[in-house]
Amino acid sequence: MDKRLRMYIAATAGLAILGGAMAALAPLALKHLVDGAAGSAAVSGISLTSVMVPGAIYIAVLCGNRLIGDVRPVLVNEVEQRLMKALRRRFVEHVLRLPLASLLRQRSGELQHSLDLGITGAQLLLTHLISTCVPVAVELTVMTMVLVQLGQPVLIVLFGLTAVGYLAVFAVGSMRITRRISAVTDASIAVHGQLADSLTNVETLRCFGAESAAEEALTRASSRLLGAWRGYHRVSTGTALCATLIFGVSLTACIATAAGSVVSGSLSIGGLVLSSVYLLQMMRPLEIIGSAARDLARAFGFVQPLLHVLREQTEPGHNAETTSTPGRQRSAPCIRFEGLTFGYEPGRPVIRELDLEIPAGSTTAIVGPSGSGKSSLIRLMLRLYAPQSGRILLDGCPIDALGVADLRSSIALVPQDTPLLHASIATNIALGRQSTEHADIERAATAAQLDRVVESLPSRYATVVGERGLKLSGGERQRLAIARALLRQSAIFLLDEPTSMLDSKTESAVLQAIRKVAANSTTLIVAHRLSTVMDADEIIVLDHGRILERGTHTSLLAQGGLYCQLWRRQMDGNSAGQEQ
Ligand SMILES: Nc1ncnc2c1ncn2[C@@H]1O[C@H](COP(=O)(O)OP(=O)(O)OP(=O)(O)O)[C@@H](O)[C@H]1O
Repeated sequence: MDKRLRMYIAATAGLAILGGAMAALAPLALKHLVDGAAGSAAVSGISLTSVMVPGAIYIAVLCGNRLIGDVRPVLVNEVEQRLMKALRRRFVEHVLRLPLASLLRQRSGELQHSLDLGITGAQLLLTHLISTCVPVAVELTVMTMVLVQLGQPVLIVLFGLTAVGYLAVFAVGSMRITRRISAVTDASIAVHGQLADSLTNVETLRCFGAESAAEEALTRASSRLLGAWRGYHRVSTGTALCATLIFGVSLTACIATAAGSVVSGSLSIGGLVLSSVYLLQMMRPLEIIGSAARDLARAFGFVQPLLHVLREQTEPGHNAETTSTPGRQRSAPCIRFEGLTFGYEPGRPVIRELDLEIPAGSTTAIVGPSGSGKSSLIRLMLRLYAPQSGRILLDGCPIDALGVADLRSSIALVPQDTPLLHASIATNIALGRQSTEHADIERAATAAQLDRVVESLPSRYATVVGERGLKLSGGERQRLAIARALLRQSAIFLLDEPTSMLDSKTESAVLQAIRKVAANSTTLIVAHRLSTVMDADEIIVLDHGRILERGTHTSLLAQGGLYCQLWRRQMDGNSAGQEQ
């Protein structure tokens, strides 16, 4: 928590305490005013001093309290906004470091709504704690002290009973509300998840005529939310009705007791006024505490999904152990996979006891049928997932011993899918590099054959590519991803079908550029189009997570195995395409 925030919190709490004390002291000043006026009038006409002093104090206390009421929201808002800013940052920091497996369990709309609800909840908590609970607690304490001084034990007992009755009703109500509100938050998160899912897939839904299915799913989720809110309001109104009942009974009992005391002479008229005002004034903070209890219960429910996300373990390698990292890998390392076994789900291995060594500075291609585990190997290299057994070593050092940030900064990746940030082309190319000259960005774009596309756009490198880069074609997005990787000039290149969306002319130009930049790096390239990888130093044929064949293009063709079959099929396909 920064120093200024602590200062604002202290100032806000100070004002809250002062406001509470003033609210409680105002009726006491009124009592002295009334008693002063009544006493003076009875003796020899109204004395100015006995009326003016308590009158002036009464007015000053009331005005002071109003003034505090005017200033306090400004401070509360400042505290709120600063805390929300810190909360948003903490959330994003945390979510960006969560393991992919836990992120994939929920829709992004759900995650985002957890933050929204959490912020609303935190705001409610803060507002009530600072603006309600503190001043009201002070007010009630001061009022109790004054009542004790007034020497009216029956009234004190009655006030006490009223307070206990109120608090009991609100305590039970809050517990029931907490349960209802968790149903509301679950339903609300589901609505937002469904909504975000539909909005991000507008094109698919439209193309498949599935708009009504999405609408119905949203309507179902919204109906559940409506039902959950109804449940909440039923409990909330029930609590409020019980409180009103207690209010009526207490008011009657108090006024009757105070009136009886005046008749018997044990209480002055001022005392009667004071106890009536106090009674009403005591009900008000109790009412406030009641509605605060309802809101606090709601707020606790709202912050639960956010706390749940924040409690999830981030991927290892971001925290303490990163201090011992050897730093960014500068020269091309030798990569070793040792007895690597991995599966996304228990009992369903995707990589099975894989042993592989990729010499420093060499290019190794991974080919094989769809689903054989090629991209999973790349994800393991990036530590997006952890293997169940075995390990990956860079120059003999297990990647688990490296800080995640250092490991990833040593890698230039071209992923299979290239969703881009809703930002400019230049920003997307320079992603992850703090200070990049514009000339370097242009050079990388030219090498990736993206320059002509960029030149044709009205805002050139400043063109915003739309959400997930959808304003660019698939091939353009892929070239942008290649430009980004080329700009990184890392010790390791991981290329997952980097040219699958390019025509053969652009593909060969791009591959040439990659070869040039990656000449001194260790490269792992995954490809379906075998012509892309025929020049690799070694080709690994993966099948069901195991190495089936390995060798150079020529030796694999000579073996006449799966690689040879795949190659023939592709060649036949190419010549059939050309004949057509
Ligand atoms: N996040 C995930 N959760 C569960 N299973 C997954 C996940 N990602 C991939 N898989 C499964 O793991 C297996 C291997 O996937 P992988 O992406 O490594 O295959 P691949 O060889 O790269 O396939 P392709 O050539 O089609 O890209 C597949 O059966 C796939 O369904």
